Amino acid sequence: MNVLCKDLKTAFTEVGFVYLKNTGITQQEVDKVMDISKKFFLLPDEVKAPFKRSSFPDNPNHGWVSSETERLNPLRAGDLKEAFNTTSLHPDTKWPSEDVLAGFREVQVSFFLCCKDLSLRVLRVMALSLGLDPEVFLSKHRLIGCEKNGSTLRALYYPPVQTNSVKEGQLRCGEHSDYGTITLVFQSAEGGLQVLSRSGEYVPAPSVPGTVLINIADMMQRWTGDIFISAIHRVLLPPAGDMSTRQSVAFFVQPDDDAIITCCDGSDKYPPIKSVDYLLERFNESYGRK
Ligand SMILES: O=C(O)CCC(=O)C(=O)O
Ligand SMILES: [Fe+2]
Repeated sequence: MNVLCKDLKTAFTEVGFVYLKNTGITQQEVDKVMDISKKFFLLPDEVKAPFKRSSFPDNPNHGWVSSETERLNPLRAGDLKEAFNTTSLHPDTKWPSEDVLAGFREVQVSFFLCCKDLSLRVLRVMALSLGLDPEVFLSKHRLIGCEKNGSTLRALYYPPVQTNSVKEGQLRCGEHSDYGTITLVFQSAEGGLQVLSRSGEYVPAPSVPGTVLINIADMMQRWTGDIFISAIHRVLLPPAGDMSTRQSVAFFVQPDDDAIITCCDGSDKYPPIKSVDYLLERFNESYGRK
């Protein structure tokens, strides 16, 4: 087994997170998507409102999520963050006009495609690292960027925190594990992400320029019969009085909607499940059941 396979397997079986370098995604590309995303978030709410998540009937996850709308830990108050989800690349999907924010659509879509390309390469190495057919994961991720696959590029903005208006227990991003197969994460220089280790302590996962942080998500843990682990992570509030902002960009990789996920080790540890059914259940938890 080559060094990449071996190191990836160690990271994903023991920690659940890994920093990858020389991925082909440059820091300039990351900076570009961060810059244009920040310009979007700084627009007035009434300009962002027409692009709200759940106002796109064909794609319920696409669009803008306002602050405190989502609770990644359902036991806490809403997360102090805003997000923009690019889930639909369909030509008819409505975006902010070029007059309002030139290049927004183009930069989000092009970064989505860079992340897709890297994700597919990583899914191949993951299968090889387990001694499996290199296509075992890839064959269920044929439609990333199409309507029948929910993979999402998500730009996140964490506004300055006014300590006196914070609700009890409120965080920038509550404790959670991701839902899909893998997630690619890019953070602005402030860092702030923390990962729960197997020994039960939160460990900082700082921003390392030029790298991509990749983590295992819950469906992949299930798919591998718990060989790869999906670690809980969070983003705390800044210290009182620190008015700095924070940004990140995450690419959430999901299998094709109709893919049936069966334990790849033949263990039957979990029953087969249809990808889209599993994901809808998880989304309902973080947005509150209707
Ligand atoms: O902002 C970050 O660094 C991570 C956000 C995150 O974990 C998520 O949106 O799932
Ligand atoms: Fe996450």
